[in-house]
Amino acid sequence: MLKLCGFSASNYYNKVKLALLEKGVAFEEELAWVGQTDPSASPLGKVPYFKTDAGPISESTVMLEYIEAQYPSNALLPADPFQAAKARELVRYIELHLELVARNLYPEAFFGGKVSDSAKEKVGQQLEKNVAAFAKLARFSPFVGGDSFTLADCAAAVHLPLISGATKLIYGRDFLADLPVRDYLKLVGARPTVLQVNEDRKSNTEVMMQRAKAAAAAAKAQA
Ligand SMILES: N[C@@H](CCC(=O)N[C@@H](CS)C(=O)NCC(=O)O)C(=O)O
Repeated sequence: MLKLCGFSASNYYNKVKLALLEKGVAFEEELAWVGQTDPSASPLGKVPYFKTDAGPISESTVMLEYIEAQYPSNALLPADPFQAAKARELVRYIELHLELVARNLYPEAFFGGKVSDSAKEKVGQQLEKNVAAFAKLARFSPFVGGDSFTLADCAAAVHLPLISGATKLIYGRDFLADLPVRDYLKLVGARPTVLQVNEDRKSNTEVMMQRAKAAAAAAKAQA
């Protein structure tokens, strides 16, 4: 059976898990923390990755494309090529231009680390510009790309809360506040699939934090 490898606190893992749940694809989860991944399956050591009967696949967006092609039922991309491209465009904007930029803030926002003032300034400027661009593409009517739930919603549901949270914590202001993101997250958050992903995320995040505390204590004891 298809195995989704990684851990449920990861937003990229959850994007793929949400797509699998929405499509009703049978899969197993294999726990793999960062540092404990299979290098033959994920050469960069990132999660998530798949183990399929044909071999492994890494990179979450490629994994989404794989499941759409391999399991066409309950499609998460419109049949019309233009509309499908628009959904993919949103996935790319959310990940490359929002999440990957905001990710520079996570060490301080979520993990007790420090981000330099110059990095915060640079990230802030980049995010302002990218959020304005995203706002031109996103519809929120009611789903992020229009009237149907697509792969873009799998990305939006897991990444947008982190972008809001990180900017609120670092700059004292949610950079997505001018968009109807809260109502949108309420709407998608009521889906049984999103409820499941969020429940698993919360319990796995607790385990991840306990592991980080134990590792810090062990390092201190050794010093
Ligand atoms: N481009 C990758 C990003 C995945 C990613 O950054 N995952 C994080 C966890 S949320 C990770 O594995 N970080 C460890 C690392 O980068 O070494 C994808 O889309 O799958």
